[in-house]
Amino acid sequence: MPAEAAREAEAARTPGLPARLAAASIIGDVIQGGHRLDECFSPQAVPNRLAGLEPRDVALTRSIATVSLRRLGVIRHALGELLEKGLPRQAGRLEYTLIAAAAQLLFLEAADHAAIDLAVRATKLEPKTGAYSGVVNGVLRNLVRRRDEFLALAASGEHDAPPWLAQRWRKAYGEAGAQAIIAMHMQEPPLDVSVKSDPQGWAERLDGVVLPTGSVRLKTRTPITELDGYSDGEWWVQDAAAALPARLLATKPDERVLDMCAAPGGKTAQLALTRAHVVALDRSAERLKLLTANLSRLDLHADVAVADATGYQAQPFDAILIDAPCSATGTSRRHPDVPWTKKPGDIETLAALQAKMLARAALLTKAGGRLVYCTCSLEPEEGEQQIAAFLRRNPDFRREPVTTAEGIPAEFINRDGDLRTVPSFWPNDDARLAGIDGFFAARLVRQA
Ligand SMILES: C[S@@+](CC[C@H](N)C(=O)[O-])C[C@H]1O[C@@H](n2cnc3c(N)ncnc32)[C@H](O)[C@@H]1O
Repeated sequence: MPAEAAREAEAARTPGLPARLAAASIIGDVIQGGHRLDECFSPQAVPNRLAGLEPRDVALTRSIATVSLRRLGVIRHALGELLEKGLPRQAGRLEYTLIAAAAQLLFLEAADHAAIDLAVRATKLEPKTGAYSGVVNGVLRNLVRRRDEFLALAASGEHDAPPWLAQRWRKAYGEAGAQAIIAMHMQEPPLDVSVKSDPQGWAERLDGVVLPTGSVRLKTRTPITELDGYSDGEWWVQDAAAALPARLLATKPDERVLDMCAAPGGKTAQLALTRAHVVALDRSAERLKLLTANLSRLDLHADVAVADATGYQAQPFDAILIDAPCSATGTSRRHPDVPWTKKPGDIETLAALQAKMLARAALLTKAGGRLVYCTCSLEPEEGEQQIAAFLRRNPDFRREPVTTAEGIPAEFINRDGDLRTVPSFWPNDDARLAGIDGFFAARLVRQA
């Protein structure tokens, strides 16, 4: 039997090992390969690390990979202290195997001996790491000995965000504000859904609560496809903050509306529900397939267009939504890979693309028409500063401030009258009900 096949056979024979191997590989795909964590769990993922895994092992893989990335700062710090000579070069997945094992030993309810033994076996299975099984064993045993110390460090929050991002958030939100945001990123977020109608009824049926903005927040962790109303298209998953920008457009039946960055379609669904004629535009044909499937489940309609928004041409629209591609730092609770995979230069590049989209949208907005620009970013360059620059460049546009009369909580409205949420809003003793994604949205109107 060739060596690789023999390794696979051994892995398959050892309970728990396939999940540990998959988790280490996915952590590597994210940290080194720059893949998005949620995409690693998609059936279309390349490489697919989950092929042949039992559903139970997929769930365990997800839990190990998610906690590893959520807690990456303190885990790396602990491993740095324990690896006296640092990580050996050319050691393949060694770092990711150690990260996955450390996540289990510090933050998951895995038995110590199982987590250590499986990490050692995983190390031995791979030719590049085989020589380091003794190191792995020693490091992880020492981690268990010093666990209280590392858990105290984790509780202090000191390593919970990459320093460059923590520094940015301190500048934008102050010391206490940044700390509160980072602390919220350590919590698993609740699942919010937008309902077509009857939020109270759906909250009761789905064991949730109706939030002040009308979204329903679920307490359950049951897979969504198994929940009442999913297959009937009565609701869709959408964070409570993500549900606000489309509302600010207040679209009406028969208006022509452009959703400029539409896929996978959460906001398109909201716009379509108002019976406006919606053009759902996105550069990604793949992601638009998801949008089409989502709208079909919800029995809603939009015209789909695959195009680059920055050069899109059409007759002017009554209303335009730009849910621009962004650093997504406001979604770090849901996507704990975001802080560790973004780089400072990404924000600059994305801000330039957002400015181009705004410029194109300005040309496509009718006189008297509305334009809502939003991002799920905490970075002022992708929000407040972007809009300030747009208004300077486009004197024919003015801001129409967001108001509490529209059902937007006062704490969500900044001094300029724009929407600004941060994850630490809506604190709750019950972690299953706390927080909201970080979002920015501004509503602009073109002079008639
Ligand atoms: C934040 S996501 C949109 C989420 C969507 N509005 C929703 O609510 O489900 C940003 C989208 O912008 C798309 N995108 C990125 N660059 C683009 C471009 N130049 N033109 C059009 N779409 C683009 C991406 O493919 C992605 O689907």
